[in-house]
Amino acid sequence: MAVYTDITDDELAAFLSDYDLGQAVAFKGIAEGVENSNFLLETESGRFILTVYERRAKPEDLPYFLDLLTWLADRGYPSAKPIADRAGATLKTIRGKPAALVEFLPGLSARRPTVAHCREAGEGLAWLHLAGEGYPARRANDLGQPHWAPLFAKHRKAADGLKPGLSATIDKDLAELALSWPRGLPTGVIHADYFPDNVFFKPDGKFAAAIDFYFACDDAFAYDIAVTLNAWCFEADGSFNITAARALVAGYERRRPLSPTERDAIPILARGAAMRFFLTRLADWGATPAGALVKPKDPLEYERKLAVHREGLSLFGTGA
Ligand SMILES: Nc1ncnc2c1ncn2[C@@H]1O[C@H](COP(=O)(O)OP(=O)(O)O)[C@@H](O)[C@H]1O
Ligand SMILES: N[C@@H](CCOP(=O)(O)O)C(=O)O
Repeated sequence: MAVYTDITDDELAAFLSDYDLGQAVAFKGIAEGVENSNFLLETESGRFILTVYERRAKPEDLPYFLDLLTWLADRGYPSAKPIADRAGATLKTIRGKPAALVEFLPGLSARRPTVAHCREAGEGLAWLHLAGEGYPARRANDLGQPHWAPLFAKHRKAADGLKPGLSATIDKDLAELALSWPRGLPTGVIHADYFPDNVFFKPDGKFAAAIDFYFACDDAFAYDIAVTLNAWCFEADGSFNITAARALVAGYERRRPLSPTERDAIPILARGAAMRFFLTRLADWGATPAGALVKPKDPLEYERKLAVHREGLSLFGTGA
């Protein structure tokens, strides 16, 4: 359960007094998520999500995220529009922590994504990449390839604790990724955490919305596809579902066709994307604050994905 901060009725009433939303009629913590505390808030004027920013999100990055959400929503992309207070501010504080109110979005995430979900999710991702075009603010990917080796250096022991000898394997992966990391691919605003829990579907299975833009940054669009393939297209037994992956890319290409260079880069980008999530999960393993009922995510799930990519992925077959 990701609720790191308790909020009293008085604190909530004081927070809401800056808005024209009426009084709270319901307020409860949301179990899902790991990074921030999220609350479902119902007031006399509707339903909202109150997010209290806790962990990785740096306070100086919050305007980038909130302005991006506003930008996307203003362009018709189904993401949660931040709610401004009477003075026009979207970034606020509660209990001395940064916080924001955003629209509540209807929809359900897919607990076991099907091939059809993957196609829809792919299309939703391409839509996001197009809707982000022209967003004027910039944010470098602080979890991009140059940051992996320094991050791993702090957690080598933890890796060997999880699996003896793992640190040597990861060192080799990191060296190979540094040598072969693609440069010059088309870039723009990417989501960077487009996992099944961050994508909502309508009852008919169509893409409804994307949430949780708190890793969004400027990076290669194809890297975002690689993150997504890893998150959506592995089976519970650890095998890669090529049919789901092709559907995801086909859905993406309904809106934004990939160049041959982007297609060729996907296998190495997927290996890097697996490394990125292995590393942050490794860093979180054992570092979860006492009292926060949050179950850290398993780093070894991503180490197994990394092992699949080490063997090389043939996504499009020959001549595709
Ligand atoms: N705008 C929204 N509309 C509806 N539900 C939301 C919205 N934002 C977050 N949620 C709910 O809160 C949960 C956690 O949100 P998320 O942004 O993924 O948190 P975290 O950043 O901690 O991972 C989601 O799984 C979803 O159930
Ligand atoms: N998706 C990341 C963790 C971030 O969690 P989220 O709930 O904010 O998506 C992972 O799986 O490691």
